[in-house]
Amino acid sequence: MIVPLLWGIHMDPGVWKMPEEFRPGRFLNDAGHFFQPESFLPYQVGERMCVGKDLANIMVVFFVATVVQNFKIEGLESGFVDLSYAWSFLTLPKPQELVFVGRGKFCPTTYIYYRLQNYLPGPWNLPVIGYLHKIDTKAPHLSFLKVAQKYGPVYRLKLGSFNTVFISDAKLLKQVLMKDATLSRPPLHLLGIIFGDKGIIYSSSDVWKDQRKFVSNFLRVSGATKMSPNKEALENQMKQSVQDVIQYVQNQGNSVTLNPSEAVTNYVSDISSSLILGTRNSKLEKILTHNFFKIVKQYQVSGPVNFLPFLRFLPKYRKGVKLLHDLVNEIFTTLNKIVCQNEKTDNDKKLMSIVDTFMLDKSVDKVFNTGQLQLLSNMFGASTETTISSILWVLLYLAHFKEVQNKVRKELWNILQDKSPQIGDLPKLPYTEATLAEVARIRSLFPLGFPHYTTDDVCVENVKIPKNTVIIPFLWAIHMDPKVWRNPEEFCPERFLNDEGKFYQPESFLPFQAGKRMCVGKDLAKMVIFLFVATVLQKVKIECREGVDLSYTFGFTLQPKAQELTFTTVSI
Ligand code: HEM
Repeated sequence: MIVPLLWGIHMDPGVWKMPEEFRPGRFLNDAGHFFQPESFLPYQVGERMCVGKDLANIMVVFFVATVVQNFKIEGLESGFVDLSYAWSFLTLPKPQELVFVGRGKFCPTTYIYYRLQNYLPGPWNLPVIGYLHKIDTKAPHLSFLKVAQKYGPVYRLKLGSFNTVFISDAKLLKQVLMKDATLSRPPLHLLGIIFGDKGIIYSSSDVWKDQRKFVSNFLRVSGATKMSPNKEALENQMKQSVQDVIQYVQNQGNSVTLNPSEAVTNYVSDISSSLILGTRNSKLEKILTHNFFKIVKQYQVSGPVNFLPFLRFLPKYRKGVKLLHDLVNEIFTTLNKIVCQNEKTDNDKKLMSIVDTFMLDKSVDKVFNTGQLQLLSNMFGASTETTISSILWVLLYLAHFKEVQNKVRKELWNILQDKSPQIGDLPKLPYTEATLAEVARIRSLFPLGFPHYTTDDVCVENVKIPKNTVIIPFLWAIHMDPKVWRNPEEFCPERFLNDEGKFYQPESFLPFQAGKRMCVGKDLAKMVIFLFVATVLQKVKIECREGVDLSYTFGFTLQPKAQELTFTTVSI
């Protein structure tokens, strides 16, 4: 038997200088051209030499050249690559993970390559902190947008100890969020403190299913969804709350200049309070709203604790985290007081609240359990902060874009004349609806969406997201994608109108996210915002003497800057 001992030939120190060293230069001649020494025989020699050598060469060179052209290849965090081998019939490399770092601008072929391989592209992460050091805390969505421009619409990133996947492809996001394995919330420290794991927002599995079913049913019965059979009681409540605001403005004279924040807060918390807690205009309700605003403010400061929970032990963060705990406790105390008051006024109300529903359950003996308190707190918090900021954004954009404001008012006057707007009027007012949608697009209230968490591997359209990954629905990138929205930075309500001038909603418009955990209050939010904006615009002109500041503060949501607007009464 003749054994062609290729190892001996390729490692012969008489032929190869320092044969153990990796030196591509030994295959170059003096002119720098590739040259093949006689002792290089990977395909052996003679009549039975490998018949596929040319094909093998082409395949290897093509693959390696394409990958190296587009990526920097590195070992994992420690930078270690195992070059030892397993010996069988062939010398095989040990299976191991490598990091492929894309180069330069986003390259579609690179992205397709990754997708075909089921790998998710993403930048290099540091040990412990991951990518956190590269994030602008004042505008994190813009830092993440830069990563998306380089790595494409689905990329992975490490935030502290969390594996995270950012999705800015609307179609893919919808499919991912429809999967049962993405229904959970990630174990982020601050979210846990604020929402608790027994309330609708942050719970998972059966606790969430029960609460979601209860809330969806409650909202439908109380008239807060599109499909609700009877919206009268709720609509009357909303009209009364908005009339209070109009009355307040009119009492100041023909024209008043003020920061609208307080009036809008009163309007929204009045509705939320009636619907959720069964109270109106109470001192306790104001304490509640105030505490939620404090939570939002504190969340901005303590944000990194979410991803690096050990930071809560450092003096810089300890106080802030304690304050969050205190605020949540104070909210629970206030809720308990509201519940006790509720009993006394129970007979006077027409609108059934969540508290009323709980009270009907005779097993509730004035003291609500943790799940019920967290549900009330979740519902009140979710419905106030979001809707208040949305209305304020609409007022600011209308004050800045006066032609849009005039067009909305003209539509209201043409269609409704001086009849007060009703919730059911919205479909007759396409330009008004388009304007509200355009504000929600250009100022995504949740630029980084609300996170989900995988409880199993998820595979959608060749994208594989492993178990225990945080999913970030990157709504800002979706709403600002120039491939979907022409000149996305421009404020243009017309993009929500079709050729016939009817309101139309593009697939990439997801202010309430998507899938099975999509915002449960979306219909209510639309009603509350529409009724306020339509009622105010029908009667009042909005201006800003100093010039409107459309910049924002990034916190739990994207908030407008506090500023004064002038409201002047107008009539048809
Ligand atoms: C313009 C106003 C609003 C916006 C932009 C908004 C947006 C969102 C978003 C993006 C989510 C996350 C969905 C997900 O995790 O997939 C969400 C969840 C939620 N929203 Fe809203 N929301 C608004 C108003 C409201 C209102 C008025 C209510 C109350 C009736 C409400 C109650 C909730 C609740 C309870 C959840 C958690 C749902 C769950 O986890 O199953 N939201 N909202």
